[in-house]
Amino acid sequence: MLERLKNDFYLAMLTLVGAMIVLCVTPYGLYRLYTGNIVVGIADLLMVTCAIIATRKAWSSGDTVKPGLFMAVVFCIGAVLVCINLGVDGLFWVYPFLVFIFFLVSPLKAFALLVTMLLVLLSYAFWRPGSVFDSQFQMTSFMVTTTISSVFAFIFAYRAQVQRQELKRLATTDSLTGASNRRTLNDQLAVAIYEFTKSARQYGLILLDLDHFKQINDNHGHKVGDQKLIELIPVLKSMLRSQDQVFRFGGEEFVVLVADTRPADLNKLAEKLRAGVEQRMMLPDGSYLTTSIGVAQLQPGEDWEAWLHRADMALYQAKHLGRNQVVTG
Ligand SMILES: Nc1nc2c(ncn2[C@@H]2O[C@H](COP(=O)(O)OP(=O)(O)OP(=O)(O)O)[C@@H](O)[C@H]2O)c(=O)[nH]1
Repeated sequence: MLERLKNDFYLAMLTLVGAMIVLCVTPYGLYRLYTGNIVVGIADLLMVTCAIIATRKAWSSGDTVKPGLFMAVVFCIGAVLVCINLGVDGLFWVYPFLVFIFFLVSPLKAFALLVTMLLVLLSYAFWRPGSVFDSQFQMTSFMVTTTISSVFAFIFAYRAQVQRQELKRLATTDSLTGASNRRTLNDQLAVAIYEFTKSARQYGLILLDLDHFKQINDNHGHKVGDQKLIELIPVLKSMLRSQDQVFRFGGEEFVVLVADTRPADLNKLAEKLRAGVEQRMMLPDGSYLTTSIGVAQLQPGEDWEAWLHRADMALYQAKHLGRNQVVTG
């Protein structure tokens, strides 16, 4: 549980907001019911119930987008109802709300919801003067301060989102080739094992190692070597389906994780990749790069380390047998 909270920022934020709502709003809701303000009491307790439902849903499904949006919309409606019924006493709740809504949905959605909520409140205040605000001056002050707070919260959330996406990209991709890195491979192999066990989805691994790459560096220079590694990714991807993933395993070694495949199809695909590299990866002297390949279909009861090891052993054999060939493990 702690591991999930540590790794999933949105789940952690949704849980924190849910817990805060339960702890802070429940006593108010009960107090309002006790003092006879039924509408506000019900609105408060409805928000608490929705917070619990959304948090539970996010935990069970792993999806934080829909529960976050649900929570944000419910809180917007609840905030309007509370402000209309309590007047100035309710307005104070808008300030924490316009900060934490940015933890529930994307910055643009949060901003759009806040603007809508403030417009609804403003329209009601014009329709029933004196019901929400004590004076025109108070209404203007409220609208100006909430607008300023919303704009700054939006800028802050937007910058944080861009930085988080960039950090994620840096942590999960290889900087030279743009392919997913080894860390992502470990995660995706674990996902594949989970899906194979749960729903019998078939997976295969294709492990490629470019042949005599040291010679290519020595003969044509490191820059050409780098260029060939970069070129390899689009060449491989052009022969794969969208659900197949390419990872840089290290140096001149790459892994293709193939989903929904049978052993015969996996071997055919590996042979297609081998031939594709040999035909399309030309070196400056007119010769072509080649690659040795080890293939392994995921077997029942196997963990990802054993699966990868089998593909590695097959690759070792392909090298041993003379390179530029496919061996199945
Ligand atoms: N240009 C370039 N070379 C790299 C990179 N990473 C690893 N290499 C080189 O890849 C070469 C791998 O050499 P070896 O492990 O001996 O393998 P090989 O020469 O390909 O021989 P076989 O695998 O046995 O066919 C080394 O010379 C590394 O310096 C990289 O990012 N860029």
